[in-house]
Order: sequence, then C-alpha cells, then structure tokens
Amino acid sequence: MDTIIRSDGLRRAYGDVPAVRDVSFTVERGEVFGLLGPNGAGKTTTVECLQGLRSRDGGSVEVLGLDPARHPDRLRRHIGAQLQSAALPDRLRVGEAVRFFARLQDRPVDVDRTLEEWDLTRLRRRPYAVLSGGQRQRLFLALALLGSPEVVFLDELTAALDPAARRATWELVRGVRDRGATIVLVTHFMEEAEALCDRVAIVDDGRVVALDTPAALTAGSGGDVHVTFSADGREVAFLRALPGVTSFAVADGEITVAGDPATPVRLAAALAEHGIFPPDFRTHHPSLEDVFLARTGRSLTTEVTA
Ligand SMILES: Nc1ncnc2c1ncn2[C@@H]1O[C@H](COP(=O)(O)OP(=O)(O)OP(=O)(O)O)[C@@H](O)[C@H]1O
Repeated sequence: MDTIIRSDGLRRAYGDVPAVRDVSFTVERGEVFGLLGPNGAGKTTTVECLQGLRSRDGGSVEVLGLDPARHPDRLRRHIGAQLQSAALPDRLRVGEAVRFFARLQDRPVDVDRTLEEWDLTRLRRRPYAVLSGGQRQRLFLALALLGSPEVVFLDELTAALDPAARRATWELVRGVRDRGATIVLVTHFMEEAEALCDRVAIVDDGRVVALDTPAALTAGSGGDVHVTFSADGREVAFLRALPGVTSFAVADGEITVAGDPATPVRLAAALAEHGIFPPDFRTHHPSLEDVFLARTGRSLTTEVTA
C-alpha cells in the first residue's frame, strides 16, 4: 500500500465554531476516497486544510509526504483542485480559460489536445456565462487536471447538476481515476459516494463516524433488506415463517417483508413454489443513508447547526 494522504486528529475552528473536531483517515494511491456528510459537517474545511488553503488548529496532516501548512506552494504543483463555480469571469471563453491555466503549469500543456480530450473543442469560443452546468463541470475538471496532478480534490462537483448531467460527470470522474490520479471527493449525495468511491469516510459534526468501503459499511449497518410486491396478504402469509424474515406487513395490497441478506432469494423461491410470480417484486438494500441514520440518528439531508 502506498499511503498518499494522512490526516491524524485534524482540528479547525472558526472563532467559536468547531468546524473540524477530530478527523483521521488515510488515502492510498489510486483510490477514489469520499468524504460524505451533511451540509456543515466540516468536509470542505478538511479538504482545504489538506490542500494548504487553510491553517489547522491541531492534529497532523501529510499529503504526498508534505505538510500542507508548511509547504503549500510545493504541494500545489502536485495537486489539482476544482474551481468553485464563481471563480471564472463570465466573458472568459472556454479556450482562453484553458490557455490561461495552462500557462500557470510548470510543464508545457497541449491546449488543443486538452480541449479535444474533454470534448470542449466545439465550445472553445463560448463565454463561460452561457455554459450549461454539465459543460462547466467538464471545464473545471479539464482545468483541475491540466498539470496531470497526482491528487485531485473535487468538492461537491455535481451539486448544481440535474441527474443526467450528474451521471455524465461520474463517468468523467471515473476517467480521471483511470488515468491514475488519486481522487478525494467531497459530497453529500450518498448515491454519488456509492457509485464512485473505493472507500468512504462518513463525516458528521466535525468527526469521522464511519470509514470503510461502501459495501462493508452497508453490510455492517445491521439494516434489513426489504422486499416489496403486490399480492393478497392471506395467500402469502406463509412467508412470515421463512428463516431470516424479521417482519411482514400488508398495506393497500402491497406486501413488505424485511429480513437478512438471503431473504430476497428465499422469498422468490417460496413464492415460485406456490405458483406466485409478482411482476413488481422489488428489493431495497441498506444504503449509506441508512448507515448515516444508524450512526447519527439523523438523515444525511439534515444540516449540522453549530
Ligand atoms: N469561513 C468560515 N467562517 C466561519 N464559519 C465557517 C467558515 N467556513 C465554514 N464555516 C462553518 O464551519 C462548519 C463546517 O463547514 P464546512 O464548509 O467545512 O462543512 P461542509 O461539510 O463542507 O458543508 P457544506 O457542504 O455545506 O460546505 C459550518 O458550521 C460552517 O458554517
């Protein structure tokens, strides 16, 4: 394992607001590592400390072997960060933006090739102000990756996008990972963390409350798998007795059965044996939202108020 980022007991307050109370994790080279949590949990402050954009009050941090607080300029040559949406002037054209940022890199950048790679060639004369949300994110990713950085920080990359543009941006992020970059992704969308991240730190109120692969987090949440389908409750009452089933409920002709991970398969087999084939048989597995709920008693969409 090649640990590329290490945060140990990171602390940072704004006046008497303790934004980051105790954040510890490591990121291995080549990983997509997620910081998932509700608004105000301290995610942005954490990645700003990692990038050397903010000082810290306590704890130790190392990125690519450097302390970001002591060597922010050296570090910046090796990391890429996505711009915030208000960071570019409205009239700046796409081609000009790429040329301008290319000049700031230590190594020469082939601007035409960059535009081509990110499907921006046909947009090169468009002013920033008229780009769609998805086109802006493409430009931001292109700019963040200009110097082929080893580590890329992406903070709420898809927050302003509709679901289709969000999914398209996920593909771009996978492309970035496939080029070998290590990615730290800040998000409050659990689907995004599940879709993209190799490991996720769930952050709440300035602390890491859980850290693992999305699969291990959801498997360990202790949450039941739920199965729903339409049927006559009396005809399928025999399902209550199946091993692993923890609850059975009927409401408006819809059956909901909860149980262990084997429940959907056991249920399907038992129904088929009785000649019952519900066309709307659906399963719902525990998600990172359920993990967050189990750890904090709150939903991911609740804002943390300090
Ligand atoms: N510059 C600042 N001055 C004062 N308080 C701040 C500042 N930046 C952040 N905070 C506060 O610190 C806490 C953590 O904010 P932070 O932006 O790090 O959280 P976050 O998890 O990234 O949330 P969001 O997704 O809303 O940005 C919040 O209570 C926020 O209001």
